[in-house]
Amino acid sequence: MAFASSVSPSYSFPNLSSKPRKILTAPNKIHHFTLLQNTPIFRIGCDSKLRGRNSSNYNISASATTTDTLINEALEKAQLPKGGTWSIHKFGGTCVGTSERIQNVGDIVVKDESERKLVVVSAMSKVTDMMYDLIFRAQSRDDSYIIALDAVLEKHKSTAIDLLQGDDLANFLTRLHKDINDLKAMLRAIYVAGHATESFTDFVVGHGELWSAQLLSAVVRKSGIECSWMDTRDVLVVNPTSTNQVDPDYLESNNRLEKWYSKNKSDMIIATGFIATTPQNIPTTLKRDGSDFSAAIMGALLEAGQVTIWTDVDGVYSADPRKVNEAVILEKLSYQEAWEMSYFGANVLHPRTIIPVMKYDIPIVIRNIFNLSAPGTMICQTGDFGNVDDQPVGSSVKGFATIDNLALVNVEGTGMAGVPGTANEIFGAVKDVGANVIMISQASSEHSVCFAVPEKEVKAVRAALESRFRQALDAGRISQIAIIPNCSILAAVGQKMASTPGVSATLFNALAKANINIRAIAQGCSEYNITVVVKREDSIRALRAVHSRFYLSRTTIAMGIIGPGLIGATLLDQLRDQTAVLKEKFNIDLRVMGITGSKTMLLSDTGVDLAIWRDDQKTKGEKADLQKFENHIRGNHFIPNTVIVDCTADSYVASHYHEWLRRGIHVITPNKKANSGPFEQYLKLRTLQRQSYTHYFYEATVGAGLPIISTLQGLLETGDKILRIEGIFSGTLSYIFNNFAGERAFSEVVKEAKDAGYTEPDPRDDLSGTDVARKVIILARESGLKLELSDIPIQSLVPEPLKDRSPEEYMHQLPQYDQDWSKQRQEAEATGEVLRYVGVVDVVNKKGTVELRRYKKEHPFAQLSGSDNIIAFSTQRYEKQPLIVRGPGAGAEVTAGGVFCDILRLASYLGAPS
Ligand SMILES: NC(=O)C1=CN([C@@H]2O[C@H](COP(=O)(O)OP(=O)(O)OC[C@H]3O[C@@H](n4cnc5c(N)ncnc54)[C@H](OP(=O)(O)O)[C@@H]3O)[C@@H](O)[C@H]2O)C=CC1
Ligand SMILES: N[C@@H](CC=O)C(=O)O
Ligand code: NA
Repeated sequence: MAFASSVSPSYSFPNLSSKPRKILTAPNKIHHFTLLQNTPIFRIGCDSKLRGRNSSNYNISASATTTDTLINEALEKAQLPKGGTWSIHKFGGTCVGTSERIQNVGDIVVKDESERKLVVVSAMSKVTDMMYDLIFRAQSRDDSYIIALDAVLEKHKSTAIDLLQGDDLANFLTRLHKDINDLKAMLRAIYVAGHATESFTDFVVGHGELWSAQLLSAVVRKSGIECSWMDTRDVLVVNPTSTNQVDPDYLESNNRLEKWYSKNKSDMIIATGFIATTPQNIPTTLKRDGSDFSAAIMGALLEAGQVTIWTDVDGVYSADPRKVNEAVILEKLSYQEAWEMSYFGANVLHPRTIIPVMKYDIPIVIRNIFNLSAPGTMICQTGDFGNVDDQPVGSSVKGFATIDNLALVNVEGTGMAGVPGTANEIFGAVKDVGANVIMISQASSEHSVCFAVPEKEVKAVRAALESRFRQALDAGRISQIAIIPNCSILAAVGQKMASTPGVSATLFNALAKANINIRAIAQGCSEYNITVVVKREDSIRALRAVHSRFYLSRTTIAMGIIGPGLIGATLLDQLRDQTAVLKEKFNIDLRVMGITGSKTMLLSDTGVDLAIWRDDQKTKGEKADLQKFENHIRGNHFIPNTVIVDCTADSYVASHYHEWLRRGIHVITPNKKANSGPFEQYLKLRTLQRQSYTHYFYEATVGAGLPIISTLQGLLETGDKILRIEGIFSGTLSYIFNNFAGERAFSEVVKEAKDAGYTEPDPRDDLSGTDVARKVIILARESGLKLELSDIPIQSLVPEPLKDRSPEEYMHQLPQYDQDWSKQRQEAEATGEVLRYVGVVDVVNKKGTVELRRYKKEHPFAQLSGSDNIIAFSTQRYEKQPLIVRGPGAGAEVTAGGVFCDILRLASYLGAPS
């Protein structure tokens, strides 16, 4: 008989278990059908023993007289194919917002090569709001609902006129006018009653989807493809839940789908999103974002191969792209990850959308209708992710999200430990005021429970807790109910976190390095989520810090350069030439976010273009403002690590280091003012540096790019004892005395040193010996001496009358003193000696000296050339033969290079590979 052969065993029947069920047939002897409850067996046969017995077990039973009808029904039902041949698409309101967009959607679905397609559409954008507004106006007895209804009519009429012609247009308009008339009558009833029931409201608002589905199906038919449209109220049956949501009744929906399909057989179905029906056939909706849910349910009912949710973003981002510029689109997410991300407000599906498809392992793909080249994000089982063990720790976290405007409530007291029911009491009180607990944390000591609630609910929560625990508070069993306002939650989500050691360490490390304090921690037992509570003001920075740690190069550093003078500008040029290499080879990503001088500054949100910063400073520069500059470098971009590089010689700029370090900004400088300024301030700075995760590097303050500070620190840190540091610390004075050999006048050689960029901005800082004294102080303090600059006797080479002149006048009048200098030089030469300006740190006797001395021509100090510095460390280990560092100790390139080295040292402290 035809029945047996026409029913393919691959078809499944009204039952939601995932595998196709086998069909048992008994050809020629069909007397009744039995669907055994709770068994996946659809029995067709004449088993007389079953007839009339246990009828409550049978969903379908029939006598022989109705056999023909039932056979026909069964045949029709069996013809609803299920499985991977179905592709489900869902288009939201913006996707069908205009006639062009509806046409575009039509083109997309026609092009989909799947064997069978079911397309779920939302109402045209804004239409659902317009429909709710109609209800609002009508029940407020506002006559304007009639005009508003006309606008709804007009919108759909003009869209239809744009898209359709002939009979298609006429049919659509006839239905539209009829619907509008019905709505008019219904709204009139609402107007008179001054009230709309929920089902009336649902009936009215659902029209947007009815019209868009009809429009789209007519558009698809225009292209010659057979297409049915489905009013999903005929199919989707849902039950309301106590939480104002709805639960699909899959069994009944499946029955109705089979029935619907038997009358509308088609491989292309356009279905309404959002709307459904109750078991009593009362129109209802799937609530906000319900169209996604519709698509997922239809996907499950058809056991589809894929559900594609079309939207206006490229997919699911690793973090909110409005907060993290460098957020990336995630290629794949597991169902659980999507779940976690959506809870934290990421632009993912509502968790309920995932439930139906998860059951059948149906992937959901989120795609951008406005960017078809973007592959989108696929949400599927983790099994499809490849070998997780091959992937680095960094890939174990998929995304990050924050929730702001929270308060932490901390209930604390010794009387809580080991007392069953305390948590129940606490959360019972919270529930009584209707507050939503977003995170809970309790350490096993049980002395405190801490939880986060929305800030706006915390007042009520506190009052409820104080009242509930009045007695315990009075008795001291609970010591306090503390509220910490202005908090945010930061969550890291990733399924592989569960099996990857080191993820939380990396996360906490990133936060520590960005100087962000964690106030509370919680981790879901699934380990898919680590949640931390941070200060509200740190929320975005924390998000950027962790995101960049897992997604960007390990060491992306935002830099602010102060003082684009000789050294600063040279540094910027070196950075320009080297950043690409650093990024490529060492994964170090350096971005200059701002440059400021004393008058103008240049700020950028994404990074200054170092090829044209000089021009940009002129054309786009603004008035310099150090506070604004700091705020910009620290806060206005997506990079968590920040460093300010001070290339000035300014004490005022240096006075900010402490505050910058305190705020988590690393400081790098060739400026000697901070380390040679008042000892108290120096100590404060160094103490803070040692206590925090922020770094302060100043290698170029002594010997420019030569490794002086780092050598000294290395000796000290490895336990050597410094006895004496002696040397030529001034590049300028070295150059001058190396070149003042009788051919040129002293003033000429000073000018050469200045022109070569060896001198301080004011050359008298060098000639007066102050610059050398500062270096001596820096090294002395580094060696543990508590010296002030004023403790060092300095032999100045600046003639007394020129001390208070301007730098220009000084240079101008210097030739007057050339004779005196020639005399001094000749006197030295006569005894086979040369003049050298030296500095000494006498650690043993706790003093420093700075003076002009004579050295025999054979002495190493007499062998220098150019701007060479030479520094001899006499230590316990290097007692007989001092450790000597020698080389050019001034000049733009070497000094900028020294500063650059400090920047790379910072990068390596932040985790850059060596
Ligand atoms: N030259 C060398 O060989 C070495 C130099 N150094 C140190 O490097 C530093 C820079 O020297 P150099 O480049 O020669 O000096 P320059 O005079 O060439 O540059 C100084 C820069 O600092 C800026 N500046 C000054 N005051 C302020 C302020 N209050 N706020 C913002 N910017 C300010 C100036 O900007 P504007 O023009 O707008 O006023 C200028 O851009 C000095 O501390 C020096 O000791 C260290 C080792 C070696
Ligand atoms: N002016 C200084 C520059 C380095 O600190 C010098 O001459 O050494
Ligand atoms: Na140095």
